Amino acid sequence: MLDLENVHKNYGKVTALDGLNITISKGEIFGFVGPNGAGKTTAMKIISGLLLPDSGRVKVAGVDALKENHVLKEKIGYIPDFFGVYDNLKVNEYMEFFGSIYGMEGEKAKKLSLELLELVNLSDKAEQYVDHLSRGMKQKLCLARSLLHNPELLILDEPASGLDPRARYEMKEILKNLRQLGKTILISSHILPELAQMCTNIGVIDKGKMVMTGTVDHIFHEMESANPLVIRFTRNHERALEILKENPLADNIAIRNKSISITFKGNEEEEARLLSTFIQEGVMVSSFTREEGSLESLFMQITAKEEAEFT
Ligand SMILES: Nc1ncnc2c1ncn2[C@@H]1O[C@H](COP(=O)(O)OP(=O)(O)OP(=O)(O)O)[C@@H](O)[C@H]1O
Repeated sequence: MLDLENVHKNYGKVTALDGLNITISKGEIFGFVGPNGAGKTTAMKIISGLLLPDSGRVKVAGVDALKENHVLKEKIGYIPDFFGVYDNLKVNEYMEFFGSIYGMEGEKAKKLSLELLELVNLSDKAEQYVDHLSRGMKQKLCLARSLLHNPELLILDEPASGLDPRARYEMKEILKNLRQLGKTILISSHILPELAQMCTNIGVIDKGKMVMTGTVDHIFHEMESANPLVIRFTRNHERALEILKENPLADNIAIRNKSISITFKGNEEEEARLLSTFIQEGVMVSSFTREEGSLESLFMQITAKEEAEFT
């Protein structure tokens, strides 16, 4: 459905995209996550045909985005991270106004507008003024509007930011329904847990490059192994240190009071093997736990790795 290959984009001297690759298959809800300034909005504008890259290949729903830019708007529904001001326009009038831009008039436009408002749970707000809606409701209205021309790919820039947990849950259910209707969805955020609840796949972007992609489970596994493993001992501390220094999966060994903290890149099986080595060697372990996960630790590990590769 979507293929970006080696896409570059500079704004003057600022490099926004630095060889970005993205592949999204039909029916995926792809979470695009990265810190502020990583290049998410730039990439989404290029995919939507709102901005041209300096170089690279962009293919969206079979369309070469660089050669047939004008066709993209039919294939894509873009929901930006801001909502304009619509003085004196009611929700149903707003929908019909945007319908008219796509050439829909009269009863047909009214019927479709109501169906889409129903899909995003806004039917009861049809007569309300747009400017009086809450942020979450405006997000949903924007989503309904972007569906008017029946696009194949939906692009949502930071839709969950500023939503309370209940509104986020509702958004997740709406996206699930849209997926069942055959839509492919690209959704961005700078908060990984926010996206993980909604998505089938995740791509992590940093400094204009994709640094990690995979299913939500894969990303969480990677994230967990980025978190320090903290081992507490009651006896034979020295032997524990020797074992850790010999283990190729252990790194960044730090001694804290009666415990040792390490970066351990192994899976659960390898963790169990490490624990059993301690026991066989007479090291008395009183606790063996992963610290709580955070996106920051994942980024730190990924970027630290990149810097090491460069030096
Ligand atoms: N119109 C512009 N002119 C100059 N620099 C820009 C422009 N738009 C973006 N940039 C720069 O390009 C880089 C990528 O910005 P972009 O908005 O794509 O990131 P982002 O991941 O969407 O960030 P955020 O999460 O803060 O919205 C940043 O360094 C930003 O300052």
